[in-house]
Amino acid sequence: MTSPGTRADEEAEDLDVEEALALVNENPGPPHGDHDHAAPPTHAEHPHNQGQYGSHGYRDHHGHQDGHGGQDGHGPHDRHGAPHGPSDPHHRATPWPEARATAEHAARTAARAAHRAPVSVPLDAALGLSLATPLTALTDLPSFDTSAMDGWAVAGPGPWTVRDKSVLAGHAEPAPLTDGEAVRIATGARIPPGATVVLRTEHGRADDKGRLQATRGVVHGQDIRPCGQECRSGDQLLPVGTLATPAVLGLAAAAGYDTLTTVPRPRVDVLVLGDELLTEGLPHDGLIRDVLGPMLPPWLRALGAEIRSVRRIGDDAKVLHRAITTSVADLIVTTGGTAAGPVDHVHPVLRRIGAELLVDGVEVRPGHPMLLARLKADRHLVGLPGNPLAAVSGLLTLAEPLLRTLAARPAPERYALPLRDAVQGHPYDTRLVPVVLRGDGAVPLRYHGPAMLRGIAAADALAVVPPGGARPGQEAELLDLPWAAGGIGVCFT
Ligand SMILES: Nc1nc2c(c(=O)[nH]1)N[C@H]1C(S)=C(S)[C@@H](COP(=O)(O)OP(=O)(O)OC[C@H]3O[C@@H](n4cnc5c(N)ncnc54)[C@H](O)[C@@H]3O)O[C@H]1N2
Ligand code: MOO
Repeated sequence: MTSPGTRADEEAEDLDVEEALALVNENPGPPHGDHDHAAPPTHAEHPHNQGQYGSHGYRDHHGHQDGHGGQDGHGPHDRHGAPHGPSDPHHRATPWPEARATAEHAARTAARAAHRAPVSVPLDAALGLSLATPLTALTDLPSFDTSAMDGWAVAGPGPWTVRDKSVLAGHAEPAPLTDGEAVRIATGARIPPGATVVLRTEHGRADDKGRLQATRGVVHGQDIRPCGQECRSGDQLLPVGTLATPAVLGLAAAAGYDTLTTVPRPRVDVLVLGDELLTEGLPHDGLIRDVLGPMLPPWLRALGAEIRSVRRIGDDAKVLHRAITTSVADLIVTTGGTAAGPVDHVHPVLRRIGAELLVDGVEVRPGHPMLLARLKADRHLVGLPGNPLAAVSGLLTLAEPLLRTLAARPAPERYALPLRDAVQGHPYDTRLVPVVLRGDGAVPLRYHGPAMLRGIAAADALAVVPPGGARPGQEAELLDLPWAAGGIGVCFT
């Protein structure tokens, strides 16, 4: 999470950021008429709190009442007004926590089936990979008694006669000292045999006979880092599964490593569906910019993936079929085409190739048509809905646990913070709502409609809002975004 202390530039940023935050209660809706999920009513206005369903009832992304009002009699087995898959309008979507667990479990099974061997990579290529073997010290650290300060290495009690030659870092073993002798020494240099103390430059002066005197008391061993203070050769420094952060790379170098043995990144092919997508310029004639092509690859990489390819393949079932059946990636991520429209080809193609749908719709808003399919024992497909924030929801619900597990990354520590404002809930589904972290709380953002990225682009995390919503001050679980401090931002390389 982002702590207030990490935002040194916060004050300078404040105006712009606050503007972008577009906090949830300040404005009833976005300016351009798309009111999908935006500006939910406050807690007091929440239908559940009123004991009746008023004009603020939850609307789905099409602006339809979604049936939670009780007026349509939708029971738990038929609670989404629209079908998730074209084949079975009454099948049950998977609860959100279960969907994440299913993705993690699928990856564990796939990892066992795939037997991908660990890879040895140079340190500068290891950032973001998980250690496949423990990091064991190949040397003592420090590997010799070292001066911690610039000053004099002295032997025995003063005053001391100072030798002419200095001892510098990076040089061979210096000549031994005998009691009453001193030699100039640099930080990081080897301590001469016989030296008992390092006297800092600022704590010594020459007396009238030209001898070195201490200007304050000295303690035996002071400012000497003894060999092996940090570790002994053979000590385990880090366990298997540690994420190679910049600090880990530094420690590995200190401990004598040139390469690290790591779990290979799971390989991902991205297939962007949709005939309406432009790759440059302004929207025109019903065509819009492809936002998932630019957004997903770096995000997936931050989640541990190696992106093998990104293809825009339009709404063509044949091309989709071929792209899926010829891929050798561990994971295919498709975008769009998950719902029930005439050109939503993902379900029909998966059916045709006999894929096993592990998750077919999730009880989460946005993103409920997301899916997870097993193509082969060690190959999966995550179908992200085309609406951009719905795609993010699918990314964090299905792709994140899957990739994390395949990449053998540790699960992020779960945490919750109080929400500063009320968040209207869906009656049955979990909601994922972009928030910024401020002080000890999370501030929900506006512009969180399924087709909008304005909220998430200003966010630090997604708050997991349980069915029924959250009161101001109520704690909500937070899913960090990879670029938030404390996340896995180290992997944007
Ligand atoms: N009859 C039903 N219609 C819809 C349902 C449903 O259950 N029944 N679910 C709705 C929900 S919720 C979502 S989310 C979307 C999911 O749609 P698809 O995954 O089939 O995606 P598309 O129809 O291809 O696109 C939806 C929307 O997103 C835009 N889009 C797609 N790809 C991109 C991209 N790469 N960059 C920017 N925008 C993209 C696309 O133009 C559409 O506007 O379905 C609802 N409908
Ligand atoms: O509500 Mo959808 O699941 O537009 O994202």
